Amino acid sequence: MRMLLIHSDYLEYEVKDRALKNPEPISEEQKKGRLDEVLAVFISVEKVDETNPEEVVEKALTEIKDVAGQVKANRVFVYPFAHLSSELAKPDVALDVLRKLEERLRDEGFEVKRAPFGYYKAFKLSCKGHPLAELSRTIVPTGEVKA
Ligand SMILES: NCC(=O)N[C@H]1[C@@H](O)[C@H](n2cnc3c(N)ncnc32)O[C@@H]1CO
Repeated sequence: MRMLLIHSDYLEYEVKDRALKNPEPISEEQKKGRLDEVLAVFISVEKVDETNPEEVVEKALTEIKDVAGQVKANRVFVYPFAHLSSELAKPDVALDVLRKLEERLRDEGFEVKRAPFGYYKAFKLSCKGHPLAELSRTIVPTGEVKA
C-alpha cells in the first residue's frame, strides 16, 4: 500500500464519471463531499497487499494515527487514488481494504469520510504547508519486500 498524507485546510471532491465498469454504488449525497481541517490520505492498495489485507489495514491505521497525532488532526479523509503505484490490487480487494480502514479509524475516534471508489473525481485541496504537511508511507505485509 502506498499512502500520500496531506494535512489540509480542506479537501472537497465531486464525482464526475465512472472509472470502473462496476464502481461502488453511491447515494446522491455521496457524489460530493468536503471536510475542513483534515488529514487527507490518498491511498493506492497494491497487489502485494492481497497476501494479508487485514495486516495492511492495521499497519496503515498505525501510520495514520501516528501522523494525525503529530499534526493534531482528528479528521481523516480516506481517498482511493490509483496513481501511487504501478502494481495495483484488484478493485474488490482494494475497496474492502479501504472500507475496513475507514471502519478502524472510526473505532479509534476519528471523524472519517471516504471518497467513492471507482470514479473519476474533481477535487480541491488546500495543503497547510508546514514541515509535516506532506508525508508518504509505504506499507507491505510482514515478510514481503517493499518495492
Ligand atoms: N483518481 C481517481 C482514481 O484513482 N480512481 C480509481 C479508484 O477510485 C479505484 N481504484 C481501483 N483500484 C484501486 C486500488 N488498487 N487502490 C486504490 N483505488 C483503486 O478505481 C478507480 C479507477 O482505477
